[in-house]
Amino acid sequence: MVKICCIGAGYVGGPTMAVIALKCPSNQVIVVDISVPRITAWNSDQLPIYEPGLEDVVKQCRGKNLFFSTDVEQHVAESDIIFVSVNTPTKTRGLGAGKAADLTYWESAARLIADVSKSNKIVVEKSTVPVKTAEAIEKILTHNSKGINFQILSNPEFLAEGTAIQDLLNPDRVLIGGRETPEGQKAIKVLKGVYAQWVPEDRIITTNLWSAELSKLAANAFLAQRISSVNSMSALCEATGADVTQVAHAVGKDTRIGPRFLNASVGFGGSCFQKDILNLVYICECNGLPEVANYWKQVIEVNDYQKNRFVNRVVSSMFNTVSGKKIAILGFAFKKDTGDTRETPAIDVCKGLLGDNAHLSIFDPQVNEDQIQRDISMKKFDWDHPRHLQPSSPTSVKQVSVVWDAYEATKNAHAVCILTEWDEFKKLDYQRIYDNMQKPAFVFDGRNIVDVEKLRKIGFIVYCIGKPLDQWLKDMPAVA
Ligand SMILES: NC(=O)C1=CN([C@@H]2O[C@H](COP(=O)(O)OP(=O)(O)OC[C@H]3O[C@@H](n4cnc5c(N)ncnc54)[C@H](O)[C@@H]3O)[C@@H](O)[C@H]2O)C=CC1
Ligand SMILES: O=C(O)[C@H]1O[C@H](OP(=O)(O)OP(=O)(O)OC[C@H]2O[C@@H](n3ccc(=O)[nH]c3=O)[C@H](O)[C@@H]2O)[C@H](O)[C@@H](O)[C@@H]1O
Repeated sequence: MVKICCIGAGYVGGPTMAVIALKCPSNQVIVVDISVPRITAWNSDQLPIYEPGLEDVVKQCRGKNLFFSTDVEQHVAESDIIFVSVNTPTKTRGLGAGKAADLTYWESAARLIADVSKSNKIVVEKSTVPVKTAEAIEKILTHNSKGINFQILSNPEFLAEGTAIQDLLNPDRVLIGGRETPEGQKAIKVLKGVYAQWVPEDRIITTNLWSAELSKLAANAFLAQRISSVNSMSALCEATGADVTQVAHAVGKDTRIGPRFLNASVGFGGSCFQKDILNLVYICECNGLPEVANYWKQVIEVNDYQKNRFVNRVVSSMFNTVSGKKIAILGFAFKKDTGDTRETPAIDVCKGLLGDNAHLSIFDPQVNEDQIQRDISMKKFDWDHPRHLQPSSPTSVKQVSVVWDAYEATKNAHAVCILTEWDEFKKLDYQRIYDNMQKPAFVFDGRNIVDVEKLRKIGFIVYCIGKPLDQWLKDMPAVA
């Protein structure tokens, strides 16, 4: 029996190990973390993350071949394969601050593995890391190795939040990179054997270490680039009367381009796109490739532009001021079906509106008040550090109230901003919302989910990303 341990019980470590446990009943899988509250939650009925289907999988395996523990040292020492799925946020200070990946958590995990190991181990990079990280990790491990053989593999994760379980059960591909030595190839074979229990062999790709590490950064950069591309078109659509949904549909019909991941939005969020592209930019700069660095930097800049453009549109439409006005924010998570708020565009939009002195009433079905207040009052890049390592008790923002119902949020509001595409926002009684709002009543749909014609008939002034503007908005152009 191969004993598997995963360091880091987060959005990746938890669901990934739960699915491995489900599909490999003869393997013992232990997920360890330094965060006591996180492990306590994994062992309770209230899992620490919201992810459709996750609870079922955990309930099927927990206590049988899936365990969650804070005893990092013991389980690392006893395991054959150690996945490292700790967070790799953007550095907030020192060399490369604001761009480079912070490998503090990774390094401390590697040092711990080196310190406690008494038998040979396969160490798997599950976290997203800069290219060549495996080389640095090898140095840390072998420095203290006492004759123990460590094989490092890169096995980046491609799941998306909100669909993690489906993505894990039926992945487009599993990527495993290793050393091109006989020992490296043997380690690849062992890990391949784990995935082969449910993933068809032709979807398990093996490469050298550096290709695997770089492919992860490249995949996220390509995905984010699609969103910035369609979002840049959305601005041009608004200026010309074209409709971005029609343009994306027509463009995506070309099989070389494809229809998926072309939804214009208020901007992409999430813990990875921005940080991984910044990391890629930094790696390019360090390798003397400024043109390549600038090319990818534009993907982030267009994303920032899109968020600013949305705020400007709100303010300019409402007579150039939102000071003292109540604005309802529907949705705070970075996408639907998750409670994760890391790098959500809602943070920048809310901060932009607060900068113009608005009063915000926020509702998200999966995000609580404490989280929203922390997000709005924290500095950029602090968001992606584990909760227990974030700055303690940031002061709450008085002009922000968090409510547990969309109707409450919109009562007496001057405007509604939809920032997450939760399905329930499509089904709201907009007539009831309109009746209880100040007039003129505005809807700014940052996710293009409302039935625009229906809302206009009710009496709303409606703005959607990249759609033909109604007369009111044409008369009040937004200044970029
Ligand atoms: N969130 C996502 O959808 C995806 C994330 N990734 C990558 O996976 C990695 C992990 O991401 P998340 O799971 O979202 O992060 P997370 O922040 O949810 O989880 C990381 C966990 O590692 C723990 N940790 C940190 N240092 C530790 C140590 N020395 N020993 C034990 N535990 C430690 C933290 O307490 C935390 O619970 C990152 O590199 C990320 O880029 C990759 C694909 C998808
Ligand atoms: O490395 C990672 O962390 C992961 O990053 C993304 O997954 P995730 O961030 O969870 O979610 P996505 O579905 O990619 O959405 C990211 C952001 O883009 C936005 N988006 C997505 C698609 C789209 O067409 N338009 C759009 O604005 C979403 O609303 C969200 O804010 C990738 O999709 C995963 O493959 C990758 O493993």
